[in-house]
This record gives sequence, structure tokens and C-alpha cells, in this order.
Amino acid sequence: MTARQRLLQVLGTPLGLLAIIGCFTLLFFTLFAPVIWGEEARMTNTDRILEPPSDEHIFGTDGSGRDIFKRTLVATQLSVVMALAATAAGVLGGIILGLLPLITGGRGGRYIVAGINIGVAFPGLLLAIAFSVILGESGLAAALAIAIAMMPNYGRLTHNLAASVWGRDFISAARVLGVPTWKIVARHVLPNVRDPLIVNAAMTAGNALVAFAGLSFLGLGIQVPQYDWGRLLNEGVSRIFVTPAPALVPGVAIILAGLTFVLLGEVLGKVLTPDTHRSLLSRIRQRKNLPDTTATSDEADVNEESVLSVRNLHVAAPADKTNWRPLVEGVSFDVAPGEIVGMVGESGSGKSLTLMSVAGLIESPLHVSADAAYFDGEHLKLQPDGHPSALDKHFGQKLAMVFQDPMSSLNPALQVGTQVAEPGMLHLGMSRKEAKDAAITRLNDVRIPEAERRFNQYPHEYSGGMRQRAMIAGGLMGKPSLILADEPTTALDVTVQAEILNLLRGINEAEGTAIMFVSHDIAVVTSLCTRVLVMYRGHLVEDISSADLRNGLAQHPYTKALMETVPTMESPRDRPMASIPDDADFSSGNSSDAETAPEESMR
Ligand SMILES: Nc1ncnc2c1ncn2[C@@H]1O[C@H](COP(=O)(O)OP(=O)(O)OP(=O)(O)O)[C@@H](O)[C@H]1O
Repeated sequence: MTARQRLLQVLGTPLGLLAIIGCFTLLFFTLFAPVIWGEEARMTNTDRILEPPSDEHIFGTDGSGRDIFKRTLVATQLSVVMALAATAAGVLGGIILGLLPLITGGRGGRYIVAGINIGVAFPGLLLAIAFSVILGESGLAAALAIAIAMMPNYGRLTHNLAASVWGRDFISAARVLGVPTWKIVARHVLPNVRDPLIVNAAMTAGNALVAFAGLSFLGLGIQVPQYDWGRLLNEGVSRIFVTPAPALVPGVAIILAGLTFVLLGEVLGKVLTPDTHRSLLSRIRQRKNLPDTTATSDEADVNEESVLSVRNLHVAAPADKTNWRPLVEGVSFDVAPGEIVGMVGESGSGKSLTLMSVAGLIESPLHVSADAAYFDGEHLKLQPDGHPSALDKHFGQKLAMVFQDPMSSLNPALQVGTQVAEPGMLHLGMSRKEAKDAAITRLNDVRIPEAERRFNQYPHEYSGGMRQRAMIAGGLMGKPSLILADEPTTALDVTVQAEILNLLRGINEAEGTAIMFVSHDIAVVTSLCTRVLVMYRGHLVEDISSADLRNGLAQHPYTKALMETVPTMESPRDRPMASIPDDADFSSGNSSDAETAPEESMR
């Protein structure tokens, strides 16, 4: 869903409606109130001084006989404009302040961060009053004082957001390309932190409005003959026990305007950061043309001897407003207890989606459905749209998952041991001490050297292979009956790759754990797995034993072509290695492409 569609959706809710009414009202009075009522609000009338509410002056008159209601409406302009000016200056200053430590780096950067932290420690309003006193009594000085007081908070927010992006790989990539730091900040950091900053700015504008009114109320802001809501409040308060209206009207205006900015922030928050769960549900309701995969029965034809059995799995992505694009179509497979099943296929063939959808890790906007799914003695319930209830409740106990990139799958802020031990405490009822002992045993099992010492280290202190082994150790805490491994060796060099494969093989032999191993490397898969599932363009085109595959008994042309690419002792050494050409098409099941493709590509 685009931001525009989300905006339209949010505007249809009571929150969006209130925000839009508030914004338009505020805009109207800001622009037109001085033009329409400016003259009347300025005109003094000594005959009607300090009058209580009447038909002519619904909220009475002030000490010069001027209509309080009209003055309140006219004061909207100065109150809102000054609040927005203060917010703009404060936000801009805060952003610069928050980004400076990244640009300067080193000791200078640390001093700036320390300065920001000290600034945050002071209450904003007190800071604003202090600066206002220093800068002198005027509206501009008050706006500047509010902006300065706002900067540390906004600077800290910016710095925290920017620092979380700063460590990411695309920033490192830009740095090694020699992009100047200020440009990295402007082009790579700012766009990634923009949305929360915008949302926060809208909320901050509400605070600035209240703060500005507060300063004027104290006599530090707008000076006579100009007037804003704070000034009117100040004039009204002296009569509050006689006639509450003169103080009440500007007071209510301040509250309503502040509330409008908060509502605007809420709306922006919803538009810029969508609620994925709700948007998925609404999208599923909107799109009628879901793939025809209506669930038939929970127990349709699954193999109860298997540890995992899936029937007619479909995954689809939204193509346009009403249609879905199929990504995985009608995939059915079984994994027997203690079996290692490989899944191979070209990039984008749907291997990861198949694995992730079985595990329940597919997120909006994709849609998953199946006819039936069975895991380790349990029929997974099918939801109304045919989505098999996820395996995730088995995570940490009967099911483990190993991902491709161990650096992303381990939390960099937590010690590795803590993350390995977590399933023990969460799912197996272990005490902290028991979980730690079990985790150290598991780290030893996966051959992490000095496991006891390494337990307390952080992911960045581990090598890539060790991180992957630690991930596997975490999965083994609960003695799983199935490990789902999504390209666990792709990010590793060949030696470490061999270590991980040996480790998985060892676990399978020692504990009888079934493994579903996804890879695009058919050589690795045939060496590790007993059976291989071949995916091609979202379809499972072949289910074949590794022995048959090695003996050249593959049936599908794509599988044959894939096998042709595996180098053997007889492969010619004076030619490039065989590969499948990009334009080869095996969808028709015609083998001619398969037989010619690798050779063609060698020429
Ligand atoms: N969130 C998503 N939204 C839309 N399309 C997606 C999404 N995730 C994956 N796809 C598409 O689904 C198809 C299958 O993706 P998948 O990740 O399963 O491929 P794969 O076989 O695992 O490839 P690789 O070996 O490169 O990881 C691809 O065409 C991909 O572009």
C-alpha cells in the first residue's frame, strides 16, 4: 500500500477526520481571521470596558472594550506562526546537532553527544524561560528561546536514529567508495531516519505552541500592542473570579490547537509507518482474486509418517489493486524423520518463500495458503484463508531454523551465550543457571572453542562460521525433530562451509534430527542430502533421491541442466565452467534447452 493510499485510509478514521478538521480550522483562522476580524478586534470602545458575555460580545470585552472572542480568533495567526517558526528552527538545529557527531567523528563528536545529553537533562520549558530572559522580551526572542530549548531533545532523537543506520553495510559501502561524510549523511542517513523525525516534528509543534503561549503569559513573549493567546490568557486571568470567559477562551484555543498538532503527528505516524498486520488483513479483504487454493480439509492427504508434510502450498504477492502474482504454486512435499532433504533451484525460484511460509515467517503483503500441513504428529490448523497456522509455536522446542546471514540473525547488542541459552529458559522451563550450563554444552557440541569464555562474547567477536554454529547451537537447545536451514553456508568460505555441513550431518546422525536444507548449490545438496526437491519458477518440478540424481536419472530438463553445471573430474579444464544461460526456459518440460545450454555457455 502506498503512502497516499494509507493517507486516504487514515483520513477515513475518526482520528484522521478530527486531525483534518483541526488542521483546516487552524489554517483558516491563521490565514483569514486577521483579514475578517482584525479591524474590529483592534478597535477600542471605552463605553463597553470589561463587559461580561452578552449577545453582542459572546465572551465579553477586555479592558479597552474590545471583543475577546474576535481577538482570540485573530490571535491564532501570531500564535501558530510563531510556534511553527520556533519548531522549524528547533527541528533544523536539532537535526544538525544530532548529525554533527557523525560528521566530525572522534573526540569532537563525543563532546557534542555529551553536550546534547546535558541539554536533555534540563526541563525544556525552564530552558526556554532562561533563554528568553537572556534574549530579551519579544516574540522573536521567545520563539528563538523555544527553538534553542528544543534542540537537545531533537538532536538526541536524530543522533540515536542516525547512529542506528550508521553501522549498516550500505553506509560502509558508500564510505569505501569515497563518498564524503556529509554526503553520506545527506543521501544515505537522512532519508532513512526522515519519517520518525517528521512525525516527531508535528508533535513538537504542539509543545512549541503551548510553550510560546506560556512565555507570552509570563510577559516574556509577544509585547503590547501585539497579542497572541498567551497574552490574552494573561489579561483574562486577572478577572477569572469575576468572569472566567476571557481566560477560558484563549485557554481552550491553546488546548485545541496543541491537540490538532498531536493528532497530525498521529496521522503522519500511521501514514509513514504502516501497521503491517492491519494492512495485510485489509488487503486480503480488498483483493478478491486470490489464487484458487481454498482449503479443503485439515487432514487432506498428508503423510502422517513424515515429520513435515505440506500439500498444495501457494504464496502470492499483490500485483495491482485487485490481483495477485503467484510466487510459489502448488508445492507439496514430505520430510521423513531423520531425513536430510535438500531444496535447490535458481535464484528467485521460491525456495526461501517455501521454507519461510512453512515456518510462518512470511509477512505482509505476501499471502500464503495450503490445502494441508502436518508437523511432527500435529495437523496444523488451516485458517479461513487457507493459511496453515505457523510452526513458530514449535520454535525453540521441536523446530530450529538457521538463516543465511548469521550476523543479521544474532542480536549484536546481546552476548552470544545469552541468545543461545534463551530457548532453554523460554520453552524448557530451565533456570538461568541450567540454561547457561546447557548453552555451554551446546556451544561445545557445535565445536565453539573455549565455549565457557565465548559464552560471554558478543556476535562481532565471533567469526562468521562460529556465529553460524552458535545459531545452530541455539536451535539445538530444545532437541528439535526438524532443522530448517535456509542457505546456511552461502555467506561462508569453503572451509567453513565444509565445517557447517559436517556439523549438520553429525547432528543428523547423532540425534536423528531431520533437516530441510535450502541451497542453490546442487553439489553441496547432493553431498549432504538423501533426497532433493528441485524448484523452478515457483513450482516443485522434481523430487528425486541424491543417488538417482548422481546416476543421471533426473527427469526434468532443469534438473538435468543443473547437474550439467556441476564440475567433475572429466570436466574440461581449458574451458569456462558450465552455467545455465539466463534466457534458458524449461517451463515446457522440453529437454532441448537443458542439453544444449551448458555447452552453449561454454563456448
Ligand atoms: N516480499 C516480497 N514481495 C514480493 N515478491 C517477493 C517477496 N519476497 C520474495 N519475492 C519474490 O518471490 C520469488 C521467490 O523468492 P525466494 O526468496 O523464495 O527465491 P529463492 O529461490 O530463495 O532465491 P535465492 O536463491 O536467490 O534466495 C522471487 O521472484 C522474489 O522476487
